[in-house]
Amino acid sequence: MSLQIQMIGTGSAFAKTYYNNALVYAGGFTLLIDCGYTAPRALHELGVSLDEIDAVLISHIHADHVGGLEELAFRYMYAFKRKIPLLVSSDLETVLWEQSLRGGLENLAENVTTLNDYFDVVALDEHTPTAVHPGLTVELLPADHIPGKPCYSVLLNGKIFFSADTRFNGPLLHELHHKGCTAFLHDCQLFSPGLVHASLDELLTLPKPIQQKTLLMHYGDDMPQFIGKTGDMTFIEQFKTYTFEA
Ligand SMILES: O=c1ccn([C@@H]2O[C@H](COP(=O)(O)O)[C@@H](O)[C@H]2O)c(=O)[nH]1
Ligand SMILES: [Zn+2]
Ligand SMILES: [Zn+2]
Repeated sequence: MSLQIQMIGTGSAFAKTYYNNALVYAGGFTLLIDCGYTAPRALHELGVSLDEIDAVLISHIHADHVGGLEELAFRYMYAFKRKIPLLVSSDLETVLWEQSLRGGLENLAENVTTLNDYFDVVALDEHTPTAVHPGLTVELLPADHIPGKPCYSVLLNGKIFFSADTRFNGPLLHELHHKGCTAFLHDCQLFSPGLVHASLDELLTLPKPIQQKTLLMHYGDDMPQFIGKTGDMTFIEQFKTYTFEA
């Protein structure tokens, strides 16, 4: 089985030359991982209509990961007149509505008051592989991003690690490598210290076999200055489709 990943954006939260987030294509099914404030524009540039997406998965509630959900919700409700599945950790479901989306989406006059009014919410438990389509399972792995705020990396088909936003966690990457992970798509802050992200310096401490499987994402506008300085790791390219055995 293979799946394709297309970064609709490879940039960090404040990048201006790159967008954010990713599409996963698996056997005719299209999963959007995160829907930040740049996602609707990036999808438009790619010629991907919002109603071609079969489900959206949310890692955490920073705006570069959820800022496009209001548009997605409104377009599905009023233009497409159906709900899209929203895959989200059970401990993020209430947080996502109460602390992020409710201000723009609540409509008391029409009795639209919950996340479920817009989305088919699929609550995921961490460390629990869940089949979202034949040939595509997702597993949420808790990520160490902002203290006290839930955030999740995603393991696709038990083989492809998509970090979303996380600080460096060497033991986890080693464990996944030994379990047969074939690719690591990892956020990378180019300058140290990484603070709330893995820094390039930290990622460079990984052994060569892991680096060779690592594609760097969520990078700043200064990425071109770092080409050739990433060891055996490669910068993943925005809009390019990559195929992985998974
Ligand atoms: O405690 C914090 C919180 C935020 N930051 C900065 O904000 C951005 C948030 O966007 P991400 O989605 O996490 O990229 C983060 O990159 C930091 O630059 C912080 O440093 N510390
Ligand atoms: Zn981010
Ligand atoms: Zn974040």
